[in-house]
Amino acid sequence: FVHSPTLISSASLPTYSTTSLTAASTAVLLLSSNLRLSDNQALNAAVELGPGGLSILYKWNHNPIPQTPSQFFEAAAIRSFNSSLTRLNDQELTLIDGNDVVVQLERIINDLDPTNLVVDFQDTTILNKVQTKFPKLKLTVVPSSHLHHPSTAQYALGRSRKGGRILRWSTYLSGMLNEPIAPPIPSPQTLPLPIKLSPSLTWFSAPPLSKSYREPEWAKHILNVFPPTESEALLRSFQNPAPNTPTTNLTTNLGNANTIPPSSHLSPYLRFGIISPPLSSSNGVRTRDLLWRDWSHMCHNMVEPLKRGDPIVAVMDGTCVKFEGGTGEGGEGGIRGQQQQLDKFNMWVVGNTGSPIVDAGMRQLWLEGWMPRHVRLLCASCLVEGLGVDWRRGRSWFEHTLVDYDPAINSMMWQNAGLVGIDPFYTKLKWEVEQEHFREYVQKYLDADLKWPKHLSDYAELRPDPNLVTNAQARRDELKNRNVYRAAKKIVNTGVRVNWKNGEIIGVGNTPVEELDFNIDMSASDKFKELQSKIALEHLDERFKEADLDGSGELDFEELGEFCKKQGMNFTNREWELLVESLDADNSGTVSLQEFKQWWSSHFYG
Ligand SMILES: Cc1cc2nc3c(=O)[nH]c(=O)nc-3n(C[C@H](O)[C@H](O)[C@H](O)COP(=O)(O)OP(=O)(O)OC[C@H]3O[C@@H](n4cnc5c(N)ncnc54)[C@H](O)[C@@H]3O)c2cc1C
Repeated sequence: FVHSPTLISSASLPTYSTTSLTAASTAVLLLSSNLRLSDNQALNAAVELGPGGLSILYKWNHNPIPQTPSQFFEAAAIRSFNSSLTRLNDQELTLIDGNDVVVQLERIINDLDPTNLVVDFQDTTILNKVQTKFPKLKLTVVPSSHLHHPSTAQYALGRSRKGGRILRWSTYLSGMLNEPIAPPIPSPQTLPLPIKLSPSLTWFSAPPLSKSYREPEWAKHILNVFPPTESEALLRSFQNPAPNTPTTNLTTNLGNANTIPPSSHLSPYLRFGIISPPLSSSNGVRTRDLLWRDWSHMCHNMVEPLKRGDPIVAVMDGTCVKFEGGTGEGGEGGIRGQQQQLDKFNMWVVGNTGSPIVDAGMRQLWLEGWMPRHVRLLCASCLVEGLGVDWRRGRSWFEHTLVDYDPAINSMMWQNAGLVGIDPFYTKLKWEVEQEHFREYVQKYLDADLKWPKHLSDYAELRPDPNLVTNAQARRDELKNRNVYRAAKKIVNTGVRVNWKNGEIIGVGNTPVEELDFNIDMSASDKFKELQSKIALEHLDERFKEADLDGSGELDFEELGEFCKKQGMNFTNREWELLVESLDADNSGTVSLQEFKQWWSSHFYG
């Protein structure tokens, strides 16, 4: 099922009407992003709907004092946008606490009694509550953060014959690439007069706007690299070195895996709406990259597991992150296992893994709050595939350090890296080798002088694990043998089937979740564990003798079958194949006592 382009185009316009306006109509505009004057549909709608007066609010979602690069960037962008507004008819932004929007909006609406409320986000919980409380207030929703109006996206999704919809990046991309992009609209030349809030609502002079507020030195450095102004964003979009050329291979995100592809460096600007996606696109930024943004946001908003931060295909979770084995003290879940994970993770964080490109990328992240996409992919892949660390740790670190941190994009990309996401295809990424084209980049960041917090500085002094790089291929082979890549490829090819009402995952392609064939290996490993649990290690010699019915000293497969039956175990054909494969390690056609004992002490994933 492919969408009808005409259907999409008509839906992509913001819907509000100015027919019932009088000169006295006033408006409150609540922004959650879109910190810009040009091509700002929400701002333009509010200007039209509030000729009698306008008040502009911004939803600040954090503690009063910013903590992370993206929060500092957002705060600086707020100040810069505020100065632009002040130049236009003395308008000013008012910050409201994003954790308490409904209560604060109620106070403001009671205070100002506006005719219209215009918002740039679609949080129905908040909007329904406000509309119920103020039924006469005209509510206008103008989402202005995307390349295409969010309502267009679902037309480009596959519809499953077994019910539900299919989320598949390549289908979405090929549908949306043909979609005409709304032409950017110019900045308003003037704004209606401000309607001022009563001074009793004093919380609103929050620190990001207060005069005494100053960034720490490290944040200043990041803001020098990414000056948060509209003019800087425009300049970057024009100077973008990756012009919007038609893409021949629609689905690959990797380009040439050996080079760092040119990029616009616009992500923090797009994140907080300092430039609009349609304007960036018309200035030459690649449409397919901007569609990745729309796609991540759409999936995040519509699919429950993504919103909760859970893996998309839960059945794969743990298949590629648990290398250490066992839940005993030394295993993954045990105390020593956890410490090992933490040590490996910290070595990755400080750029001390031994892989030059990964280490350079991680150091750039700490210094500038940013990395090129290709290097992000390599770093993520190294953490998950190479170090065997849980993808969630990487996600949290990026949340803490990225200047363009976006919960929807970051979460989706990390789920993909953990091979539990919607587009989990990372097999071309050779993070272990230093590429010729990376040399200059690598040198620049490996030579940079970095200051780490105390709990990390020791890790920066340690010697990296010499085996990480040399074992890279062995790690990959291990995952390959466990069919992890096959399962990931299947998801990429067939897409993920979701129940459209609440976005729960109901299958992969047309296969229901419970019948997924990569499930087999998981259920087999559960059964192997059960079989193991039936015989204590000290009784293995005795049991082997009993199973060896002809006394030959080896078990043939018939004897093995009888033995399993006696233990109350039933295996499907595929599970039996896997059992024999794993027991008969030397492939001789029989199982020796040594193989029998070895099998009982091995660990099965699942
Ligand atoms: C593990 C991981 C985590 C990431 N976390 C974030 C994040 O928190 N915030 C973020 O904006 N990007 C994130 N990305 C996506 C991507 O790496 C950055 O958007 C890109 O590197 C920014 O550089 P640029 O502005 O020069 O992008 P360009 O390559 O010039 O692309 C233009 C714009 O398209 C969008 N875009 C590009 N690639 C993607 C993508 N894969 N997914 C969604 N949007 C995309 C961005 O807004 C970007 O600014 C992540 C990627 C990975 C692998």
